[in-house]
Amino acid sequence: MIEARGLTKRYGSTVAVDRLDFEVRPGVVTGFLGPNGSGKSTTMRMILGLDEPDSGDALIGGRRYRELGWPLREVGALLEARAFHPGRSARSHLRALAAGSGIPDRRVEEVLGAVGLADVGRRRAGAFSLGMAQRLGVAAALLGDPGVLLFDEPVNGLDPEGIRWIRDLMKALAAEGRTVFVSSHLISEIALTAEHLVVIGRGRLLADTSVAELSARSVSLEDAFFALTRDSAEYRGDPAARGSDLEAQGRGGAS
Ligand SMILES: Nc1ncnc2c1ncn2[C@@H]1O[C@H](COP(=O)(O)OP(=O)(O)OP(=O)(O)O)[C@@H](O)[C@H]1O
Repeated sequence: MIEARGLTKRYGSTVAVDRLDFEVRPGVVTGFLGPNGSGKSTTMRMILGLDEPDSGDALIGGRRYRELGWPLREVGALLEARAFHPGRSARSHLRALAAGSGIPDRRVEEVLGAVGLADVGRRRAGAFSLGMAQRLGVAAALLGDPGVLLFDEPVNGLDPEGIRWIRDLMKALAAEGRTVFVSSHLISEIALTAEHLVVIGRGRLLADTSVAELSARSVSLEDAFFALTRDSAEYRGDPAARGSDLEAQGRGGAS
């Protein structure tokens, strides 16, 4: 389980995360939604001990990340593709991570197989396509067989096959009883992947509910999301303002 308790982070005068309280439970995929700049990445970074909260706590199984004895065995994360040394092979990248966590080399072969990279394990990871790099990131997340997994925008840049693969993988991991927390901008994708949702806007909790319940609030999950985040989006175009100057000038006489 993941818990945020009064979790708060400021950058100068910006309150990136504002007294967040939520729990992410095992057994289902929980989606983490919010407009750009709403604090999703900052929240995930605090859960993973990469950022310090100004106040409050982010807990994994009741403990802060830095209190975990063998972090990789308790929590795996896919934060950004290409988080590896480009000159290293996929296998040596994973072996270095494994060695630092007391994980045997045979586990490296298992995860390479699980993500479909067994045949290219000797290739330089820097030459990998984005889809292959994402798979290597997933392999690293799975290395310690952790009970808690975080994915930050995992389908970014993936082709349809890669998207389906990662969606099925997250569901399978949750079905095994793991806690799976995934951020996304893609509401249609989250609708296919997650059962539960945590929605934030401007660092604040807007909803902690099931996909079914939020969808039922409007004609679609997307509409319900827009209604919920109406006052939270930093950048949202005004359709009424589009092209008004051109119209005023008669579109240069084209019509
Ligand atoms: N290192 C930093 N220094 C200063 N401000 C930051 C830093 N990291 C994040 N912020 C600010 O904190 C707020 C939350 O950013 P964050 O990246 O967590 O949002 P997000 O929901 O992940 O956004 P996106 O969907 O665009 O990835 C934003 O206003 C952002 O500009």
